[in-house]
Amino acid sequence: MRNLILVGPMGAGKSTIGRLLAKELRLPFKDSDKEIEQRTGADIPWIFDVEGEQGFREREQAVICSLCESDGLVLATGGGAVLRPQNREALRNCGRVVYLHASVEQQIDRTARDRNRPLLRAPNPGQVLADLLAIRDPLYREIADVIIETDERPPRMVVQEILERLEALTPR
Ligand SMILES: Nc1ncnc2c1ncn2[C@@H]1O[C@H](COP(=O)(O)OP(=O)(O)O)[C@@H](O)[C@H]1O
Ligand SMILES: O=C(O)C1=C[C@@H](OP(=O)(O)O)[C@@H](O)[C@H](O)C1
Ligand SMILES: [Mg+2]
Repeated sequence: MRNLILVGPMGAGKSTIGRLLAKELRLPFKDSDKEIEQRTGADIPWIFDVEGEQGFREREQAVICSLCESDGLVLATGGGAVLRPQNREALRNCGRVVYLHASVEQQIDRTARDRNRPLLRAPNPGQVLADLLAIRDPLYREIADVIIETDERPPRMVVQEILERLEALTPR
């Protein structure tokens, strides 16, 4: 398959694991959030503040559709990239999709120190993460070729499991 795509919630480790996986496979790595920031010339909190979540989702769709035209990439997406059906179709059709799963507790731990996720600026970020996961988990599953548990597993171990599970897949 053409590309390797990581989906899953905030704090699942998509950006971290994607970079390691690309290194291991000697493939170029792209992070859709970084790509959005580069193309906009502004960071994600600025985009949410000035253009709202809808403005961010428009930019995200444009970036996903354009990155899906590439071949041979490891692509880390943002946690909400699966919300739009057009994105799900583009991601599904452009490579193998890996759903990095994390419990809400681990997501809280891994995102607590980082102020770059505007959706978690709420008074109770744990509740936000739980509500988002309830909506998005079926969408991640809908397009996933493999689902990988990341709770209590160091990044290197997650990378190894992805490689093994992808190896075991039959071509589609
Ligand atoms: N498997 C893991 N175990 C422990 N910490 C992790 C793991 N994966 C990611 N992290 C840490 O969690 C934080 C969020 O990871 P990140 O890759 O930005 O997640 P995402 O892109 O899915 O939101 C980072 O500080 C990262 O170092
Ligand atoms: O879940 C979301 O809607 C978002 C996740 C973020 O990416 P990560 O999943 O890499 O944190 C980023 O795209 C933006 O803050 C919105
Ligand atoms: Mg990320």
